[in-house]
Amino acid sequence: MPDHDLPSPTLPRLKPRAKDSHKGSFGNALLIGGSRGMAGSIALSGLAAARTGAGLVRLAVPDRCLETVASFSPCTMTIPLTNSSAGQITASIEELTAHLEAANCIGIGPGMGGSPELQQLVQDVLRTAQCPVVVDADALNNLGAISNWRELLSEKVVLTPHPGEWSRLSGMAASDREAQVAAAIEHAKQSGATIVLKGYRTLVTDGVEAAFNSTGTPAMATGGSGDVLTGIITALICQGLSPLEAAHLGVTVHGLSGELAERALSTRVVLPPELIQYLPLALGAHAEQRSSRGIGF
Ligand SMILES: NC(=O)C1=CN([C@@H]2O[C@H](COP(=O)(O)OP(=O)(O)OC[C@H]3O[C@@H](n4cnc5c(N)ncnc54)[C@H](OP(=O)(O)O)[C@@H]3O)[C@@H](O)[C@H]2O)[C@@H](O)CC1
Ligand SMILES: Nc1ncnc2c1ncn2[C@@H]1O[C@H](COP(=O)(O)OP(=O)(O)O)[C@@H](O)[C@H]1O
Ligand SMILES: [Mg+2]
Repeated sequence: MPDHDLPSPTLPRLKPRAKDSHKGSFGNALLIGGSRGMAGSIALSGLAAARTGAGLVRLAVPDRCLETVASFSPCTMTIPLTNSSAGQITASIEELTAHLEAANCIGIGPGMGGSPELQQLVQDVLRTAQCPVVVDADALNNLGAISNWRELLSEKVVLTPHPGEWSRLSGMAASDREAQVAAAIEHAKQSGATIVLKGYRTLVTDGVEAAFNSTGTPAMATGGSGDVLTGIITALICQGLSPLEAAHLGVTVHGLSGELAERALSTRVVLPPELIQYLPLALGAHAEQRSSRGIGF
């Protein structure tokens, strides 16, 4: 496994919910993505965000996919965006401004597809948003198509690439894990962004601290597992964790949830809705392990 010489961050935990808290206490999550044929991915991110405890979850999706996305869960709200005849978002930033202002964290990219309009939208969201932004999947690919994409990174940005996405952004081959890890740490150092380089032993770093995840299972190697992670990290930021803390805790409980589901269901593959179903147990197990051992995983 590649190495790094940065100190490990302390694994954070969510504070118990105050008795007098209300949905507004746990943040507004705004998830932008989806397209005709990939409505499921943004719905998975949304349900994962709700299950992780965001107070309100809104999914901004192509108008054409709204009913489909809404039908997956009664727990999330939907915002219709102008779309192409092929069912991809073509909206400009003005359609989203009020929603960006109301959000405590934005997740963008799952199932979004790629186009010049989407490259512009991803760029504009990163320039306009005052809150943290989790950039995943096709938002990473749209970002990579912008020549000055590095200038759009800052402390409020979390990138969650898998090795294929990171090869498009960094230029480092997906097969060269060592070079990919080094590039992720370097990009995080230069920009202050948090980078989650996914895979077996996911790397989480902000360029100052770094950790390799030790939870997870090959049963999670199925389409949609990463879309769930986007929702988890977005919801943890909504509940007051910093981008690095949310990425670190999010990656840990995501993997733990996969392990718990694999064991409980005696299955070779954990489907994304099952991953979401076991999130409360994973969050609870994390809290118990911390309090009984006084340490993180
Ligand atoms: N239900 C839905 O609606 C779902 C919708 N989804 C949506 O689909 C969209 C496209 O996303 P995507 O990740 O499937 O395609 P893409 O970016 O071309 O990456 C593939 C390339 O990367 C490589 N690669 C990947 N992982 C790697 C690894 N660990 N280690 C090494 N290589 C790795 C891989 O390599 P290969 O498999 O060829 O070895 C290949 O070259 C996106 O919007 C997403 O949200 C999905 O979430 C599924 C559920
Ligand atoms: N063998 C594995 N061990 C641990 N985690 C895995 C394994 N395979 C996949 N995962 C996790 O599943 C997720 C896959 O993300 P991604 O490739 O973006 O999926 P998708 O885009 O289909 O939702 C990552 O968080 C990754 O770490
Ligand atoms: Mg993905």
